[in-house]
Amino acid sequence: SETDTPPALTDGFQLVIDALKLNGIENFYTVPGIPISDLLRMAQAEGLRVISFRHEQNAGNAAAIAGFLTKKPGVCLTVSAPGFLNGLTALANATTNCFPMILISGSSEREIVDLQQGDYEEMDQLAIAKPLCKAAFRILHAQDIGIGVARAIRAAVSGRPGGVYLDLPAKLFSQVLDEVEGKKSLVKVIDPAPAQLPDPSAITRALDVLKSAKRPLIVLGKGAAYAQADEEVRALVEKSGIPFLQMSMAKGLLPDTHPQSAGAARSMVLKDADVVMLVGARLNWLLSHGKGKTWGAPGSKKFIQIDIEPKEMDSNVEIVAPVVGDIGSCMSALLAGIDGNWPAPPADWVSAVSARREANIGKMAPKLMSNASPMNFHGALGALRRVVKERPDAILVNEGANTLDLARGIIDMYEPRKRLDVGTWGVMGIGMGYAVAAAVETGKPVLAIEGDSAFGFSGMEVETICRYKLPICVVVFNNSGIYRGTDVNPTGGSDPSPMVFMPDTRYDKMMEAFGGVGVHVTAPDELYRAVSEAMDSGKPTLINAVIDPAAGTESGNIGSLNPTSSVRKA
Ligand SMILES: Cc1ncc(Cn2c(C)c(CCOP(=O)(O)OP(=O)(O)O)sc2=O)c(N)n1
Ligand SMILES: [Mg+2]
Repeated sequence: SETDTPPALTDGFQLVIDALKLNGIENFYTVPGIPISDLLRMAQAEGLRVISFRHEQNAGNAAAIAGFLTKKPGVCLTVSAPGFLNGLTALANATTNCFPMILISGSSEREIVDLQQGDYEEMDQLAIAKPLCKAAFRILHAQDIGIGVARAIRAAVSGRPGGVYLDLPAKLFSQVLDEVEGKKSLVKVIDPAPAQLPDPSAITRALDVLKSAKRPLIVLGKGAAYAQADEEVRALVEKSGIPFLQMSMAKGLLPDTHPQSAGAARSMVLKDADVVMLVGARLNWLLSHGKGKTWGAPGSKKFIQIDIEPKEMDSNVEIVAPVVGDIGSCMSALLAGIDGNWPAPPADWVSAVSARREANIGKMAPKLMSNASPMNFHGALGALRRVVKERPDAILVNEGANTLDLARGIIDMYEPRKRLDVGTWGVMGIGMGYAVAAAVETGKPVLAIEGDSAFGFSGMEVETICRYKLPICVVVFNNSGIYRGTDVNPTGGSDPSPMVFMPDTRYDKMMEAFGGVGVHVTAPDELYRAVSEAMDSGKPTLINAVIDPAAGTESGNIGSLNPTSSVRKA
């Protein structure tokens, strides 16, 4: 009779899935294995999309960029120890780039780890993760899964976003709980990323400094892109009339072809501006730390900085007008202060910037028309620039050295969050993970422009791309090596050193091996046609674009960062 019907039960497996689904998580990026395989099977049965990769680093990178694109934490799940370690580079990269991501790893039981009794894949993962991420938590009891997942979500997306580690010992999953109790333990996070309004006096101070400028400049960083306050950002730039620079992953917040864009006059505006307003952009190595010859005479600049992280202020140079808050709230507050009688920036400055921009674009134009074969970087990028102009909603992924540095300046972006690249850390290997998540999260076609060495870090995921039939077109700039690949071979012989020279490679055959479309091209017009066809078909495609090995330079634009010996010639 109904009196002896046992109470319905739930367990750790179910509660982890319920907690994540309750908070809008729809996709898992993972490599299955002990102790998470059954969790993944149950997640699929519950309608979550589980994308399984060939290496956890790529699954982690996918989760990180999913976070950047959606403002919800991307979730990567791994097995313990080696699987967890493989995910760490992506967790650290997410934290460095301020992408919200949660790395969930199975782990060994505490009592065994703490006595170091030699469990299968034993490791003190929580301790190892802590220094590499924004926050790290471990859950031991099933009734804590709801609050633990809530803590991880809020830590990932609130304030400055970042990577969070969530440690789930194997025994947690099979713990049983009364179903009603279980449901009550779940937490739907309220307002996980609360708006952080700026102090009105900070806004007034910033506007006074901006108004005083003779040569103002606005620098938009990827924090401004992440904020999805696109209208407010655009309105501030256009209402102020101030020239703007967009950092790599901020490109497209306003079109690179915008009349106020100073992208093609970067060196001039950094050197000559007298007031610089940083919006979600950190004064790190990518902006030469705000000092040195890039920035003209020492002390010639006043910096206004808008950032959600108070500790970012004065990181490298004095900030005369710090504005702490989320980008959207700060933009709205600034706009409210830019009333009808806002003085347009001095016409001589605006026209000097436009003149320099147009001159530099004019100088570059003929190089982009090159139809030379074998191709040089400019000719190949000229063809891809045309594709992106015709297909502004496609998402561009980019890594390499010359392939990255030249593409950044040559390929204009027209819409926000469409350019995904190596970001703050300059890390190689993000390519295929980012491409998979961009396709999964947005459903848009993806164009991944890869240096041949950079592609090698995540190239095995070509099989993942084919297995999930994703609309990704990978263009490998095949200049036969890392950088120029032309180092002299120290052991003699005519071929350059195999340390950097990778001749006779046909990456297109890799894609064919897994059922995708492989194309081999040696001229820009062939490249243009092949990419256009791939974007139309939506089929996984890899184009092996032959680039002259003598083209380009060592390490692209950052060769100067290489230490040099004063006693020996390398
Ligand atoms: C994880 C990792 N390993 C190594 C590097 C060093 N590195 C490496 C190995 C690059 C590859 C350059 O070769 P490429 O073929 O991708 O580019 P080109 O377009 O210059 O040929 S770029 C660069 O900074 C890195 N940034 N990140
Ligand atoms: Mg190369």
